[in-house]
Amino acid sequence: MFVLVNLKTYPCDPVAVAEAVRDVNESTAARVAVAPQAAHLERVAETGAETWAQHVDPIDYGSNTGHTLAESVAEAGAVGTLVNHSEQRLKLADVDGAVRAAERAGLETVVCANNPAQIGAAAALGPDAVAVEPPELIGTGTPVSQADPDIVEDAVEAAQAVDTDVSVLCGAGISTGEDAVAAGDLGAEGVLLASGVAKADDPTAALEDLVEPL
Ligand SMILES: O=C(CO)COP(=O)(O)O
Repeated sequence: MFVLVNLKTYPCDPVAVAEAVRDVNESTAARVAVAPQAAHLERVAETGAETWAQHVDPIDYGSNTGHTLAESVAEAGAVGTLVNHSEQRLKLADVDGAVRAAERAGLETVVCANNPAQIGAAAALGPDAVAVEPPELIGTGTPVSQADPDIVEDAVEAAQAVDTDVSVLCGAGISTGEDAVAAGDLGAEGVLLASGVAKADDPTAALEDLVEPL
């Protein structure tokens, strides 16, 4: 199972969390990665943790002030990127452009979506994975895999109807190993989570608990 820890703009120490991600990754069969803010990518990647960007823009080299170029993210050490997170929503054409930019830079892609219908649209754009995250559960500590299992199963069905190669992650409120196991039982191949680790007093302990049954 893929466990991707999104640090958003939480006031945690990104290097300390990355070191925990790196160490826990070595002790589990799960694949554990971390997505820090763009400004922290290089320092995080230097820890040896698998590092993802939270966003790239649908642009190429050139006159794009304030944008995030996929090649720069890759050069900083990221191996993948989220696209269209619920907190960084894009128009469909820009989701497509961002996935193409990420591919151009050799980045793996996870396109986020709010519901199964959007998951179908996201899967049609050919990312490596899609992630269903109901916005109303994000940051609540109420796990999507237990509070709204139908949305996960329907997302898996919607993605597979479009492209059987696209894997499906789920996220929102995931913080324990039990939540992650429940996600796997519903057909998800991974989980996307943030506050359960980024806001934990002891991120290493939180991560160890999360991967323990995986
Ligand atoms: O948005 C999320 C991950 O990208 C989920 O956030 P929480 O794990 O804090 O609910």
